This record gives sequence, C-alpha cells and structure tokens, in this order.
Amino acid sequence: MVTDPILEIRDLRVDYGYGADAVTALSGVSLTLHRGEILGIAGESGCGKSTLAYAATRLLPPPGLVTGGAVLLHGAPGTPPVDLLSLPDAALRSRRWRDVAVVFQGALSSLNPVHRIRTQLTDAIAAHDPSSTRRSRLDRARELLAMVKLPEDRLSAYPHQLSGGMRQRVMIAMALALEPQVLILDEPTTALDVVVQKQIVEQLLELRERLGFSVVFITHDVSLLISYADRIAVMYAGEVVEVADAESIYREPRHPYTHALLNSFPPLQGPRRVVTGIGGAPPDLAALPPGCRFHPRCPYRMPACAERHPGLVASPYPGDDGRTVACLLHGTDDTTAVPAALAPRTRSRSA
Ligand SMILES: Nc1ncnc2c1ncn2[C@@H]1O[C@H](COP(=O)(O)OP(=O)(O)OP(=O)(O)O)[C@@H](O)[C@H]1O
Repeated sequence: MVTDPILEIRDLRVDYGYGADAVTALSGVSLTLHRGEILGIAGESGCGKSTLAYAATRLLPPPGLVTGGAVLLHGAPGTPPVDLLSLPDAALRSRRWRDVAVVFQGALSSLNPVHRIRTQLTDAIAAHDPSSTRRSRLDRARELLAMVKLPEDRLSAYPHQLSGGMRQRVMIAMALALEPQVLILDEPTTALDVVVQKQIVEQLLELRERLGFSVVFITHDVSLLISYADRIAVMYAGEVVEVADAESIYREPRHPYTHALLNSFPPLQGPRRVVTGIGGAPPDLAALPPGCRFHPRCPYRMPACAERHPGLVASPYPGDDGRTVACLLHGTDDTTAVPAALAPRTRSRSA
C-alpha cells in the first residue's frame, strides 16, 4: 500500500452564512491523499463534496467560510508541509495550479465562448508562468492538446465548436499545464455520456501513470469510483463516514450508508443486479438529527444511534487495515458490535 502523503486535509470545517444563520456544510473532515493514488470522494448531492474541493484550494466563494482545519501540502522528503489555508495570498496563487490544480463541476461552461482554445490555453500558461515566451506557450498548448488526445487543429476552434467531451479534455489539459502534483476533479464527467466518460477517465489514468500526479476524484457516482479509484471516502451530511480501499468498499461496505449508496447505482462491470434507492432524504444541514446523521434512514439503527454521534475510527475487524468507519454498529465503545449486520457483497471489482 502507498503510504506517503501528498495532501492532508485535517479537521476541515466550513459554514455558509454567519452567526445564527450559519449552516455547517463540513463538520471536521479529515482525509489523506497519498502520492500517486486516486482518492475517490462519493456521496449524495448536497453532502459537501464540492465545498470540500473549493475550501481545500481556498476558492470557496462567499457566503462560504472556512472556520477551522488545515490543508497540508507535502513537498520533498525532509521538508515541512505547507498549510494552504494559512499561506499568504501571493504564495497561494503560485502554489495553486503549480502544485494543486482543480477542474470544477461547471467546467463545461467555464471556457470563454469568445476566445479560441489556443488563446485560452496560452493565457492560462502565461498567467501562471509569466516568464514563458509566446513561442514556448504555443508549443506547450500543442503538447497539452496532444496529451489529452485532441487533434492540433482544435487549437483554432471556439468552445462551441467542440463536443462536451472535447471541452472537458481542454479543461483537463489546462489543469495539467503546469504539471501539478495534485489534481482535484469535481464531477469531471457527470454531464457526459457513459462512453465518453469512460474514455476521459481512462485517459486520466494513463496521464497519471505518465506524469505521476495524485488525484482527488469527486463524484456522486460511486460505481465509477469502484472501477477507477484506489481508495474511496464516503461522505454524508458534511462528514466522512467511511474510508477504505475501493475493493473492500465494494466487497464489504461497513457503513450502512455506503451499503445503500452502492446498491443505488448499477455496477459498471459484472453481472446485473437490482438497483435500490436510499429511502428518505439527506438531512437539512440547518436541522441535523441528534446522534448519527444517517440514523433516520438507516435500516440497521439501534436506540443508541439517535443519541450518540459516532466518530470516524479504525475498523475493528481483522483484515480491515487502513479502513475507518463512523458507525456504532462497529463502534469500539460500549455498544455491542454486530459485524454481520450488513448483507455481504462478495463479487470482485473486476468480476
Ligand atoms: N452558496 C451557498 N449558500 C448556502 N448554503 C450552501 C451554498 N452552497 C452550498 N451550500 C450548502 O452546503 C451543502 C454542501 O453543498 P455542496 O455543493 O458542497 O454539495 P455536493 O456534495 O458537492 O453536492 P452536488 O453533488 O450537488 O454538487 C449543501 O447541502 C448546501 O446546503
């Protein structure tokens, strides 16, 4: 297992609004991205996935406010990590794109409609590398386009002349312009059809192999992550409820929410199975239930679940190395553990 951290999010807290009107969208999220890995972040709409991406890169628009935590970017071995949240603005600007680049959910519409792709790519390179020459920027733009397998003549195209998949490739090319160590992708393929989605994700994997960056891949589509991520963190109502390697999450989800989420998506590979929705709706963040936030929807709830809020702790079961879960069913406190409570899932990812 890879264990060398490149990005560590520690106890990240975000509110939208102030004072009595504040709604807490992230309530202490901690996650580690290791060098070279793809960390998937899954969860229903509104659980805080995008907020996490914006807050970690200090791009959170008002009324969003980071109220606590740290985002540590590790450099060369032996050098202390840098906290992106406490860097001065100028230092942060140079770190962003150079060290950590982001492709956001709205990428399909975030290309400027009145400029050719060439201008947008070379402008992006110039903004982050002002000392580059016009010639070198154009060469780099060509190289970047080739990297995402777009023909060179697309440099003269306007965004409306490209398909959704091509535009998304341009956005990825732009994010990779300065060879960042970490690439954060927020729903990068959601608006695309399944075939194009697969092509883009596989191309990203190829680029990761070649360039060696690490990826935080955010999507509501957990089946996509099962196929492509190394590890998966599952979020619910502003918290992380389970983290494990993708194979373990798929074969034996420990958290009842992970279990329900997996059953609510058709598998990308393997035999067909019945897809079931998750009953009820995620809680209103302004009126969270007491105890476990998932308990009102949880088929395995116990009386204690309405009273005690479970922390994210190491899973107690043998073979669960590196897995963390926030659920009293598996708690290490005085609750009786019920290890066989969840229906087993035994197929392998590649079955
Ligand atoms: N501008 C805002 N003002 C107030 N609350 C907000 C704002 N943006 C987000 N929120 C709250 O923060 C929560 C998390 O939103 P976020 O967009 O991060 O979720 P998400 O998991 O990325 O959802 P989606 O997949 O739909 O983008 C939402 O439930 C919403 O209540």
